[in-house]
Amino acid sequence: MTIDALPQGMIRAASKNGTDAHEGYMPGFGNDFETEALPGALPQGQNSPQKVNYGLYAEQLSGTAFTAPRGQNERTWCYRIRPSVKHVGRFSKIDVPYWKSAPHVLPDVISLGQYRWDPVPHTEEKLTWITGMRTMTTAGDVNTQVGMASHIYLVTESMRDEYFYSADSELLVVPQEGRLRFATELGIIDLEPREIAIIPRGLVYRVELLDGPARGFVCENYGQKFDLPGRGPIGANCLANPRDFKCPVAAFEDREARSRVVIKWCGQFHESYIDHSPLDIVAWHGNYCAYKYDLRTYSPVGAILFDHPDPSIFTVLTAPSGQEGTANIDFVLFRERWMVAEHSFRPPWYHKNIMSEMMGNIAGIYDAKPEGFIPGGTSLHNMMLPHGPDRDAFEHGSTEKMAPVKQDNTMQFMFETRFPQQLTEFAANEAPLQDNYADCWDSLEKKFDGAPGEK
Ligand SMILES: O=C(O)Cc1cc(O)ccc1O
Ligand SMILES: [Fe+2]
Repeated sequence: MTIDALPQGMIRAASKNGTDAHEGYMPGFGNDFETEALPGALPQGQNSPQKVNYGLYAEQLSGTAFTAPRGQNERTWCYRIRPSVKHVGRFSKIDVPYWKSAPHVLPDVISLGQYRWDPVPHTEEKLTWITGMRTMTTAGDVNTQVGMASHIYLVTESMRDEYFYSADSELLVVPQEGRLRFATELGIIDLEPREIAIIPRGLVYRVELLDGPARGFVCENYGQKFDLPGRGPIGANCLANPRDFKCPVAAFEDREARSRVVIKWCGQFHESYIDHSPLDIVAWHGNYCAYKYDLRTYSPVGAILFDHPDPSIFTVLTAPSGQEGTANIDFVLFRERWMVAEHSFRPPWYHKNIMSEMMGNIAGIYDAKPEGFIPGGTSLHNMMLPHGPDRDAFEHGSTEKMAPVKQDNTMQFMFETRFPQQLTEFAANEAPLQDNYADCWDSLEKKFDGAPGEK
């Protein structure tokens, strides 16, 4: 790709082999990366030289408290054309009516229930990453930095001379249709269905539509950052491997144009106007960054003899809550895999869970719900609400031949949180809610054959 094809004239660090810069990602999870889009822009051996090459300003972006333990401490040193204080002006509040934050409990909306939605339909309306965000559920409290929100985005239009950052949250983006480009302060991420991206709290970016219309899911994490789960006895490999996470190389633009910066802060939206692009970091080093991950590289580990393990076996990323083993959010992936368990009911079991499960279908058929949970659709099984396979899945699972079967062409995910999820007005009244979802268990009949005297 030539520099001309880059968004709005961005200049990006060349990749090491000097070929297509858009191979421009660095592998690894939580690495201490370094990257420069101009030779010699990155100071060596110190963070704050008296004068930075090219007349750049040095600035630190802290993603954790200064004193966070070493294994969790994240920060990035940025060398930029102007310091961030020049990328904001005076703020005014703006209304972004469909993007809600917790706490958002509505007297007329009943969140207690098993819910399922068809895909939110695409629209002719002009919608950007900001105006196209539709909050489905909120949990916890954005102000105390616990909990999350789940959203569906519809994007039909690129942001032009418009930038955004969330001071409230890290965003986990799960595209379902269409391709997006995240032109961020730290580099460019192109994203397509079956990939995910993590955009950290405080990072400024612009979202462009590469191939639309685009629809997808977002988990907005108010709490501690997503991390790789411990693998325990699984050992050093499988599940999500660190090298498959890709962090972009530095890219910047030196562009004077009236620009709007939108900031989400304590659940409210603010705008500010400046006269240049804020994407002006020429070089950076550190471990607080945006990254993407291809879900097709996830190596599932499962039951190879009998029974159905807990879905935590499919955790891609986990965001801790402070209570060990009880996540603020687990991001769980159900992808293609072989089902080989003997003398076992292979689909998910019936259960009640203290955690709240928001699921989305990226592609294909989900084994517990052969009908009705379609790609683009979502379902919510809230805290301690019973759920499980529908009748068809139960009948199939309890009669199928116990031969190895490939669960093929399938990809769903779950945002699982320890906090109850509250429905928004949009989820309850505007999104295509399936009123009859709970009927999918109605025809499960009593099969009990243990009446006294009959055996
Ligand atoms: O409810 C669901 O469909 C998600 C789920 C899947 C599984 O394999 C086990 C438990 C679980 O909650
Ligand atoms: Fe479940």
